[in-house]
Amino acid sequence: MTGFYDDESCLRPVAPARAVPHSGDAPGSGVPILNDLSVQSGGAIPLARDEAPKEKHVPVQIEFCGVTKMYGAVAAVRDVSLTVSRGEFLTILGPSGSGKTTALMLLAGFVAPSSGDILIDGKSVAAVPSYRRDQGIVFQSYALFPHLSVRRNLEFPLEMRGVAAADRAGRVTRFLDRVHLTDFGDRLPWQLSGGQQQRVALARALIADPPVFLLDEPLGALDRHLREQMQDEIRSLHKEFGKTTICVTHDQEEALTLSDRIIVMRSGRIEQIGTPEGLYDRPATAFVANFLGEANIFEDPAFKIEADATQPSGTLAMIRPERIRLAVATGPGRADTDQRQSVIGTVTKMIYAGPLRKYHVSIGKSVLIVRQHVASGQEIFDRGDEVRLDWLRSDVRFVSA
Ligand SMILES: Nc1ncnc2c1ncn2[C@@H]1O[C@H](COP(=O)(O)OP(=O)(O)OP(=O)(O)O)[C@@H](O)[C@H]1O
Repeated sequence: MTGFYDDESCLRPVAPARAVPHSGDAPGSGVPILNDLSVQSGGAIPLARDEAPKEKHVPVQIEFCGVTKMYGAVAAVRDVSLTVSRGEFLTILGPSGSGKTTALMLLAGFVAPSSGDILIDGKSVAAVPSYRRDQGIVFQSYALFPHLSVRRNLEFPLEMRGVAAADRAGRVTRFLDRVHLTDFGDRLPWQLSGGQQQRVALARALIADPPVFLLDEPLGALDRHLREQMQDEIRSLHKEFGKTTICVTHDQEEALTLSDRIIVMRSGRIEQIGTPEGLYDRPATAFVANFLGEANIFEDPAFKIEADATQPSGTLAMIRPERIRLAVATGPGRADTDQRQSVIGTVTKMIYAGPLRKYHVSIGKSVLIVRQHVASGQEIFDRGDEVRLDWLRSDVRFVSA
């Protein structure tokens, strides 16, 4: 198994099957019945489960143990092992074709592993069909029932679980209110905007109180402004309901904003797992560094890179563009020069991008990207200007090629 892990995943012995008490489960049916759907005034919508006192250590809820999915000769997912804690927001990030959706569909039960196993609450779900896995799923296409009103769309998962009509109505009203669609209950999905449809899809996935919430490119169809609004909505729903959430996206910013941890996938494998800050600030490979944002990676630098740490063999030095400062080449040096490396270069390009300016600066045959957030009184440079670049030696990272 390759990759960089910040947890021990399935390399540790698998715990014996742990039955998680679901107070409302219909005996033997595998289909939970909600037992507390009363409408309360104000506050969070009451949840039928997950109300047990918080445990000191957060237990593992989902485990992938050496999971591989082959499509003919193509390994969509290869030997993936990972653990997800209860209540965690985990994002699977990667380029097109890296296996993100397949990993999510394996968890949802829409596809079966070719080898390996998936455990939920310590039990293998190999023999559990998708409709019995009790997961709320939101697809990029929303997948709302086009012939049903918004209200009926929300009622559907409750009806499937045998919730009485009177309880259904109250809960639907509460959820409509929660996603700011109180006045839209009688509309059909096509009579809503994309963002409104997405909110219906989120509410429908949560309304039956599933312990696990799966999001497949949930904001992919929305424009930037709406995407940011919906990121806030998803964050606040996660905070309010505390569901274990697995989200697939190819949008780095979305992953960095929403997640407790991110998995970066590449060619079906996990390249690295970590917290957003950990991955962005300390990528293990050039692939992760580049995928999570812009990076200056020095393959053959025109000058010697100084760093606080010793460069491990086989690695490349890397520095993020926003860590580099620009100043007039002939200007006075900085106060903390003992902690900084400073080089002189020539601006070859300046790109204006609203709140920031991006510069390309050549130093011999090396070209560095520098990103400067616009601030009042800041010096602005243009093509041909000679500039002094400097950065903290402690901001230099080393990544595998
Ligand atoms: N049903 C299938 N039959 C054959 N190959 C498949 C099937 N589903 C996925 N694949 C292949 O498996 C690999 C991973 O696909 P997957 O859809 O999981 O990637 P992804 O990272 O979600 O991509 P995207 O971001 O484009 O949705 C790809 O090479 C894809 O062509």
